Amino acid sequence: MVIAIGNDHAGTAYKFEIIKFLESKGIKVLNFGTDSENSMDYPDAIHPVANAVESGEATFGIILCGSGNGAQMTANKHQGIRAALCWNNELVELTRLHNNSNILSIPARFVSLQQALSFVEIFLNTPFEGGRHQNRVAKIPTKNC
Ligand SMILES: O=C(CO)[C@H](O)[C@H](O)[C@H](O)COP(=O)(O)O
Repeated sequence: MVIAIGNDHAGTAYKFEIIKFLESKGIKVLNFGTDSENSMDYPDAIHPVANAVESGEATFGIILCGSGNGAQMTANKHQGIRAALCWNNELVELTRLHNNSNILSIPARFVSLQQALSFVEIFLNTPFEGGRHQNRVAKIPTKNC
């Protein structure tokens, strides 16, 4: 498994902890985010994550900004991306089970580090349920409108 990670300045501290957590499990991480807490524009860090997931270079993506919204909006501009903004464990589990999300967006200024790590663990360990949800996910891309 390869994880692409991206963040703006609001997500830098959590990003480092998430990388440590993933690497401790032998997971390869591609870091596209800023390593600084100096202000930067989140799209510059998030588009590369979406590209890596779309191309198959990464299995999943994890993105962080203050609210998680800007990061999620950016990632979801990519046709092959289903990015989910989650703020509790149940939402993380549901978005894998029902939406087959391939990017998790974490609102770094609104959740604790422990919550963020828990979200990552659940996201990576929950399979897509398929069935009725497969039909719905297949209708998401705009070419199907
Ligand atoms: O863009 C965002 C909102 O979706 C992110 O939360 C940013 O991290 C936030 O806007 C950054 O705010 P700042 O005041 O520039 O630190």
